[in-house]
Amino acid sequence: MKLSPSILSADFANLARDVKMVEECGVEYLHIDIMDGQFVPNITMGDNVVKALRPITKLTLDVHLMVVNPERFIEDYANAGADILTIHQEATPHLHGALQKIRNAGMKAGVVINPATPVSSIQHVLHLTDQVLIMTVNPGFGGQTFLSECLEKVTEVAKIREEKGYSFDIEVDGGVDDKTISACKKAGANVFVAGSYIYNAKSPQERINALREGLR
Ligand SMILES: O=C(CO)[C@@H](O)[C@H](O)COP(=O)(O)O
Ligand SMILES: [Co+2]
Repeated sequence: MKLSPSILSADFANLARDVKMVEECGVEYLHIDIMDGQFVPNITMGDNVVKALRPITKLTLDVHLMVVNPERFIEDYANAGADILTIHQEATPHLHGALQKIRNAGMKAGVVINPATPVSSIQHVLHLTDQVLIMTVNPGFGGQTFLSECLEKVTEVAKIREEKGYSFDIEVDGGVDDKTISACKKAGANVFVAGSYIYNAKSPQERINALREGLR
């Protein structure tokens, strides 16, 4: 089970401090939300931030690319030091080739689907995938309400993984907190993104402990 705090809710003026803080709290991944103002109605950061964070943390950099035609940027994120690069099925007509390109660039390849997108839309690329991300909110912003109806897709993709003998991780992203995390685990997820729940708190350590408790 892996926790992946999303720096979208961190203090951007003290980003290095906020990254080191969650690392010291014992999380496994760091989730970096890249938004282009086109695929989603918000602009956040780019590969320059990944490059700046790479030397200051040993955490696995889990980059969630919410950009149109993500294949344009694969080399940039590899050069910046991303470990996992996750791209949206909805953002490219060349999903298969893009996932191959991510692996060839030396990163783990992730594929992500929005709440309205069915698991069947990624069935032909699962063999090329190291991580499947099921969005549990509509992408674009932190702090939204968890959409429990998305969990049936977690179960569906976990079943396919078992039937086909694949070994990809299953990540959930959006509205994850101490209450929703157990249902995510029960559905079959093993990587949990949490942004506002961790960072918008007086004690992120207590929130991380509460998430771990929810996973027991
Ligand atoms: O990708 C996204 C939003 O598009 C997420 O990674 C959010 O940053 C998660 O934030 P919370 O829902 O945990 O506040
Ligand atoms: Co995300």
